[in-house]
Amino acid sequence: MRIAIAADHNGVGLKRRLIEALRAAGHVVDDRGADEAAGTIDYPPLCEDVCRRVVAGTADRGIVVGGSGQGEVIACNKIAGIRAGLCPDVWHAEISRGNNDANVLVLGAKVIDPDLAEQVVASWLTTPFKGAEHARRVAMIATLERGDSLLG
Ligand SMILES: O=C(CO)[C@H](O)[C@H](O)COP(=O)(O)O
Repeated sequence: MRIAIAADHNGVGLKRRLIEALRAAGHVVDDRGADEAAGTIDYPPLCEDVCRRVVAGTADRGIVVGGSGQGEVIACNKIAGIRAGLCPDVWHAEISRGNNDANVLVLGAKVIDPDLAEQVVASWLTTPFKGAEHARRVAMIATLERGDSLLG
């Protein structure tokens, strides 16, 4: 897969490790920053950068690494067409993909062990969307994204 990845100052170390693992697994990785030497950096533009690539189709999936990841998942989900999931463990990764058809994975470097983070990424990249009733719900979320109501 073509994967766009970014991290703020809290996530640069984990991002470096994930890039190595992703490339070793055969993925094409587009590192969108930040650089380790960049110092403290605001995460919303990094989120936008990754998400725009996913929406444009120049990346198949996106990964964003923050400290907790909470702000990152909020920022990513402001971009139309993005379904971002904050996944602290493999179970959340399976739900994020299987139920939500997520196209961006968010990780919190302060709250996840790096070995587990690699497992989460591997699971998230390989778990298929289950469709069926979940496709109906994802379509409902898209309705909300367009500003339309589900309430009749
Ligand atoms: O995870 C994050 C947002 O969800 C950021 O990494 C975090 O908020 C940055 O904060 P600070 O500048 O205090 O390190």
